[in-house]
Amino acid sequence: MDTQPVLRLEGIRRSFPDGAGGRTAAVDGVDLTVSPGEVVALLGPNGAGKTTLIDIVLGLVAAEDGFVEVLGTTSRRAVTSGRISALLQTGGLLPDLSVRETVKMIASLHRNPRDTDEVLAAAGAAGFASRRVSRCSGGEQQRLRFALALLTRPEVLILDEPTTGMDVNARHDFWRNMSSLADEGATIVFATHYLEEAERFARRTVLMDAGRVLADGPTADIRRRAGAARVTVTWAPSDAELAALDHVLGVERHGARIELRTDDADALARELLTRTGAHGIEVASASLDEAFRYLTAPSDEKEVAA
Ligand SMILES: Nc1ncnc2c1ncn2[C@@H]1O[C@H](COP(=O)(O)OP(=O)(O)OP(=O)(O)O)[C@@H](O)[C@H]1O
Repeated sequence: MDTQPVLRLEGIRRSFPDGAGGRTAAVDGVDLTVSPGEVVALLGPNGAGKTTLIDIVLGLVAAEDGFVEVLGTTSRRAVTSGRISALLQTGGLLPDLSVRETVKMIASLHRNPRDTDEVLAAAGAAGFASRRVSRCSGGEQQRLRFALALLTRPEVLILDEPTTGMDVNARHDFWRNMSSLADEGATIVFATHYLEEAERFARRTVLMDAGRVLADGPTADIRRRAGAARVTVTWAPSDAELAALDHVLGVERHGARIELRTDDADALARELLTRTGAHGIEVASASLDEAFRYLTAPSDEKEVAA
């Protein structure tokens, strides 16, 4: 079996002029290795550096520092060979061509393209294949870009916020198609703002903020570290009682009620109800937004503030 990494990035840095005479570090020392068959989410807020990192992988932007290897070679060679393909946020589509004509035209540029109808179906674009690109919604144009990305039977797909502009159904179909590609062994790296997308589709999540990797590991672990739930009880604990609790990531007092952010609501609830005087328990899942804000907050905000 081929165990050579699909992507190997070491110490990648890239900055851009900030418009005020200085420079912004878009990617600020990123190391990342992706193995064949992995599905990896690059999760981060606006400006985290996800697009710049993807552009560096694809050879569209040069790193100022660091080492990049894609499928054992340079980005350029990997892209030209068709073994890696990308679905970017934006990208030139000709407005006057139909969806099918667009796929045919791009297919004619490849040496051994997949069949047009096959990629249209695989991308969920068969239903509007005769529509002119200018009449397609944002989500439909994304599906067309996805069809184009599949033309070379890529082993690796890089997707920059692929579901932007798609409604719930289109998102669902898109990820179903993507999951079947992953099942066939494709390596997939996708950028997203949504912890929920990462959670559903990627076993591994790389959390980025301000050009750096904040966390890299199994998505479930990252989700747990974000605090999966809040447990609220009526209780007036001493500092020592509070400190003795397991699974508490944060504490907020609201009058007689105390709210505990936890990575294991069941265990905490059991402990509170059986070993302390806490009562009137309520358990709520932390929203995804909340979890994300928590993970990307400066670490002093995560201290237990009693
Ligand atoms: N060509 C450019 N010129 C100047 N600044 C840039 C350029 N490209 C990116 N930046 C800056 O680099 C930082 C990282 O941007 P990047 O687009 O990589 O982040 P992102 O995580 O993809 O964000 P988004 O989710 O909004 O797409 C931002 O501060 C952005 O303004």
